[in-house]
Amino acid sequence: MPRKLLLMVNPAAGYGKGAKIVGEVEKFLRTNDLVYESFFTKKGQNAKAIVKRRLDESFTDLLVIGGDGTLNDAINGIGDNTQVVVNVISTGTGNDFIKSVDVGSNLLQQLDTLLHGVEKTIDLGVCNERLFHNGVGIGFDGQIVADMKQKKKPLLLWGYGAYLYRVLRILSSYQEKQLSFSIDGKKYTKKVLLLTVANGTTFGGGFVLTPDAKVDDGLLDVCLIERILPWNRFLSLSKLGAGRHGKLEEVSFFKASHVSIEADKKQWMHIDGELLGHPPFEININKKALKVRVRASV
Ligand SMILES: Nc1ncnc2c1ncn2[C@@H]1O[C@H](COP(=O)(O)OP(=O)(O)OP(=O)(O)O)[C@@H](O)[C@H]1O
Repeated sequence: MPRKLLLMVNPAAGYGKGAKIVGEVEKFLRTNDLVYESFFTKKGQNAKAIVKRRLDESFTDLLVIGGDGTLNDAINGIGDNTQVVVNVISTGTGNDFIKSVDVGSNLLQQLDTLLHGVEKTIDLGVCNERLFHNGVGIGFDGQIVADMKQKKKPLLLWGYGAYLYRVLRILSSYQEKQLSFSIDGKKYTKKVLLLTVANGTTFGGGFVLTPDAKVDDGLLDVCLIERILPWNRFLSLSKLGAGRHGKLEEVSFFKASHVSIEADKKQWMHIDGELLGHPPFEININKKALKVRVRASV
């Protein structure tokens, strides 16, 4: 069956990068005789529902131009349409997905993958019935995402700079909150700085929170960070960036199939960098749930 692509474009991803490159991508598709239909996402619109409606059986591929939030809408729209292959042109701010799945790191490589890549089947996480490709997080990182969605970005800062500004500002004042959770049935109640349940390795564009995560191992990777005194947090941050935080006594890692989270106070959860809401949460792994086109050398 010849390939036919549904092209999903978030023009606003990466502060407008999506809109800038879509012409070049469409030209590439035409030059290579790839048949496609395209649509642009809109702010506040249910992009998942549009993917679900438009992705009929005539399409072999979904090509996502956007960041992790757009990709999250895409995989949720695909649902159990397991035949479709997802291709990614990463134009987001953080682009955490491409840190765990080798689709190429720049436009040229990603276009080459689109043409010459091979299919790889990966797991997806599922949290309260919403799928995720990278991870969910509660505590400090949930608060950062809530802050980004709810407050204006600082003047003269954009992209990763605006994100880092928030990390540093919230890091100095964030108070650990009591969290009750269970990991594969074992119950814990702790004061938590951060609890991340992941399929991929990297969050916020560069924080390797779950360095041992593999998107095709059939397991969730959990990173738990307990109380760290504010003046020690900044020292710990550099270790987080490099994925070396496992040596800190406040940090624990788990591999699991099921995590449930309750909270004593209202806390924000993010899912692939988008706000999901407040607990309770039930998190599971859907093994071999999504086909992705990756670089042929992988
Ligand atoms: N046309 C649009 N204009 C403004 N916002 C949009 C538009 N289409 C979608 N969005 C919003 O964009 C967000 C998703 O952006 P996405 O995550 O893909 O990019 P990013 O935030 O720049 O990157 P990343 O998540 O990788 O850091 C969603 O909140 C969605 O509602």
